[in-house]
Amino acid sequence: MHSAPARTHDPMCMGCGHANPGNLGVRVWFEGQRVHGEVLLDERHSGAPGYAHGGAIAAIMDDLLGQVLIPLDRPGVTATITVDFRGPALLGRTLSLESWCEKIDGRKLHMRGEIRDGDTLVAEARALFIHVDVSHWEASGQPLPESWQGWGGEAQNA
Ligand SMILES: CCCCCCCC/C=C\CCCCCCCC(=O)SCCNC(=O)CCNC(=O)[C@H](O)C(C)(C)COP(=O)(O)OP(=O)(O)OC[C@H]1O[C@@H](n2cnc3c(N)ncnc32)[C@H](O)[C@@H]1OP(=O)(O)O
Repeated sequence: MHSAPARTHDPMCMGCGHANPGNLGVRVWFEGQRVHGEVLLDERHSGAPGYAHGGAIAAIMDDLLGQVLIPLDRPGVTATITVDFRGPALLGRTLSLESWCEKIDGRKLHMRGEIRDGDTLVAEARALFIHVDVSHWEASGQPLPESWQGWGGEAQNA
């Protein structure tokens, strides 16, 4: 069953932000602590005729693995991400997305994710996210999403 997230991400997110006209079109939904989603790339994301740019796939992965922070209920940032490109990422195909948290070690959140085109594995990724307090983002001076209020106040002790 799909559960509604308590938090939502930045509406201007380059990956999934509905208010960002240049977003990559990432759509996600949650099943327990797992993230599922889809994305449909087009010629704006081209790396070679008919094929997606690897950087677009890597950006989708960062967004996808970061989405796991929502069901984990821990704000965090990417410290490292490794993307293995396993198969062709064709433009004009609805690619399916899945991500999850493999291990939590204090503030270190080890995330995994996969992008598939039907049965074909297109890419897989591993990332280390670090749990931070929402005050991490205050330096920009921009207002934070309302739904982030009170999120992760216990970060430094987690
Ligand atoms: C754009 C922001 C989006 C945020 C969204 C949040 C809400 C989520 C909602 C919806 C999800 C949507 C999806 C979003 C997807 C996009 C996510 C991104 O792209 S985030 C932007 C890129 N990343 C940064 O800007 C980090 C920049 N780096 C830092 O700020 C610091 O380096 C930070 C916070 C990562 C760590 O700094 P320290 O001072 O707090 O902590 P120290 O002590 O250095 O590290 C803690 C532990 O982690 C290890 N660690 C840290 N960095 C490491 C690294 N690069 N490799 C290996 N280990 C590392 C350390 O060795 C330490 O381990 P030991 O506790 O000693 O065992």
